[in-house]
Amino acid sequence: MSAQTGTWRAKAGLAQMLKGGVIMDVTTAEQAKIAEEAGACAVMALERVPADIRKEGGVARMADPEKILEIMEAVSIPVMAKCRIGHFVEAQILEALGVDYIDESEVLTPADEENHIDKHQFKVPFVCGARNLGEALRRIAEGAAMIRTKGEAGTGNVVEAVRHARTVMGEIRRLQAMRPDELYAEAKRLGAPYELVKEVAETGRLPVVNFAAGGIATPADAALMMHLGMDGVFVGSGIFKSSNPFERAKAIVQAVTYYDDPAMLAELSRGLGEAMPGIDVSKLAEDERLATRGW
Ligand SMILES: O=C(CO)[C@H](O)[C@H](O)COP(=O)(O)O
Repeated sequence: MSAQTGTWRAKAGLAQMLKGGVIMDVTTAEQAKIAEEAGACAVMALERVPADIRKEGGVARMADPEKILEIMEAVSIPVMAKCRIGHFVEAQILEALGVDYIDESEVLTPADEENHIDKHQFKVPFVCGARNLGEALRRIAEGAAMIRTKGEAGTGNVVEAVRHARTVMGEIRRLQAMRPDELYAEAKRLGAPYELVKEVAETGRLPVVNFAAGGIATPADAALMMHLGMDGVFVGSGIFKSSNPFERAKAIVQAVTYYDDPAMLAELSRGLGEAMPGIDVSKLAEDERLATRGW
């Protein structure tokens, strides 16, 4: 194993500590404190939550370093921050700020439509989005230490998160059923390195943690994603675009823990106030879909 890969294994090991947790998008120190108090295992600093990026348009970039430092100062849980796909200078700046993880995210406007960041060049672990197994393994080959299924961020609609989770898990099960000599052609079909394909076929899981993201808005949504085999969830717009962010955030954290206890989920889902307004994803134009960014 190369020194580079060894570093990747260490970063992937660190991300395992987030397993079973909820990572919440925040734009201010005040929101970060609410997230921490509600039980988030980490927060994600960004300039606007995805629902606002959708509404307001324009180029979505890395958050202001001033804001990120305020958020880091405000909480003791890990702080993640987003950079644009392929924007390795934004990533260098985030690493220099001392964030705990970087999300190379399709939610921001891509800086490079062909190349993702070579994440092996960084000490800080990266999380990246994926819609299917091939995409997840390409990001891991580039050095991602954590994957999140993309879903369709900012819609409050869990349908794409479900599609992407079922796709990744289904493709893993398919690999497990293959003969070893079939894995070479399958690696070609997936567009992913053979060694990673072989590892997934043997272990029956990704070599990094895989969280669900994009459109999770209720405790029931979060529990559904856990049933589908995800290791935890990211929630952005669903919390701070609802009428009662603290109570909803707390309920979503609990729902991830008690995802297999319907009576508990019924209790957690009561009286949370208005959920964020949702969007019918099937009505979105192709260029309004964030999940198709990256490849
Ligand atoms: O990439 C992300 C993880 O932080 C997104 O911000 C996340 O998918 C949030 O989406 P939504 O606003 O639909 O919850």
